[in-house]
Amino acid sequence: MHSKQPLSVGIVIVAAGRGERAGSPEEGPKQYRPIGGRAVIAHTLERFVTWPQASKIVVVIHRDDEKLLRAALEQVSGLPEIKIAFGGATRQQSVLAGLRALKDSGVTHVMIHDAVRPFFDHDLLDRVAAALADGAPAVLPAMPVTDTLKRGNADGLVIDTIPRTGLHAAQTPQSFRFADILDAHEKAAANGRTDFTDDAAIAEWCNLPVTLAIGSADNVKLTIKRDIAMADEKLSAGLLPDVRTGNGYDVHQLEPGDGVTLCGVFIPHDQKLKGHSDADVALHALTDALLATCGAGDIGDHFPPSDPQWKGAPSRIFIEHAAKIVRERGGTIMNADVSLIAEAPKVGPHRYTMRARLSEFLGISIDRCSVKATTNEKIGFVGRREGIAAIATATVVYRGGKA
Ligand SMILES: Nc1ccn([C@@H]2O[C@H](COP(=O)(O)OP(=O)(O)OP(=O)(O)O)[C@@H](O)[C@H]2O)c(=O)n1
Ligand SMILES: C[C@](O)(CO)[C@H](O)COP(=O)(O)O
Repeated sequence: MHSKQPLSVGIVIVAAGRGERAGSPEEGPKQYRPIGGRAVIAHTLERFVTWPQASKIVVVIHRDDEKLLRAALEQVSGLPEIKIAFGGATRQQSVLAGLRALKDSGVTHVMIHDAVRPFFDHDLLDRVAAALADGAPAVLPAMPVTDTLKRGNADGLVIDTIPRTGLHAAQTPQSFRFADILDAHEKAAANGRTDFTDDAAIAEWCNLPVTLAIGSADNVKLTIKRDIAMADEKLSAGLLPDVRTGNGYDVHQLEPGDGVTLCGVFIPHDQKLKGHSDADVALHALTDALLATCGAGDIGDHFPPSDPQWKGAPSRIFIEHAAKIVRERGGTIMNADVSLIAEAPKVGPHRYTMRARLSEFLGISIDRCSVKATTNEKIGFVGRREGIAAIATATVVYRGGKA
């Protein structure tokens, strides 16, 4: 009989995989794809963050995914400090990187979880933690297999029926005494063993007894594209439409010159706009409006005026970057509206071309792009032809809303 042990539980969330079986690489790794309006990993993290027994959390990511993770972290409320480690080519290597990152943290136990299992609940964590507190060195949440199991051959013929009695489908978080599993993983790596598909198997290889805990039917691993679509449908049911509006404002001074660029269109004129880039005041205002729909800061955060690389840069770079950020966060741009406040040159003759350029930069139809202009009735700095101002509004719908 084991006595109850006080636990300090570290969490390792592995998220360094490439999700090849989920296909559609252009949509990015599956752990960052949106389900119910937020990245898969944001749901996973939130469930651990709100579990009172979780102490240190390490997320193991691929080196290419830092930006994706940062964006996902913004979608988690009440986030404590998270440690980030870089994973390896196999899940086993990624877990080891996560365990090493926890080495000096003082945790007594660790739960190792797939980022792509966002549907576990606190009851499951409590069951697993209770088994650890009872003294089990290794605990595996699992579900008894319910389908009949067949072995097939290369010709697609069944060659055997496997009795399912005693068989379980392994889930995560697989949980361990920290020192034991770190040691087991280090030994496996030192012995050149790279073939373990889960951590319980490494514990078994080291002769650690692994205790079964009841898993959860909801705790599925999102593996193929259809799993992600189904998860999205499940979480999106009953959500509010997440329509967000952002605005932006910009002014640039006029000085003698040969023309101005507005909404990406060059208009010959006896003045030019002064600025570090091409000074396209309209695109700058619209860039801010887009960034504002997802709390992504402003144009200066992304393209500091002090940075020489943006000297004379065409402002389409800025707006296309903002549109990419919006899309990466699950947004669909529904409308872009720019008002120019200028005494001259006349905007009217160029309005259609400007709308066409916006449509091209944002990847949306031209009827969703609006350009308007007004003079300032000859008063103020605009009226004195000292500058041109622009106000912009962007409307973006994000997938499934929860305020
Ligand atoms: N080198 C790897 C491989 C996998 N994982 C993580 O392990 C979990 C379970 O793996 P799996 O579903 O197989 O994910 P992928 O390896 O990304 O998928 P695939 O095998 O289809 O490429 C995922 O959270 C995945 O990100 C990891 O951290 N490092
Ligand atoms: C650890 C695991 O989730 C247990 O079912 C699973 O083995 C990981 O998935 P993979 O497809 O083997 O990487």
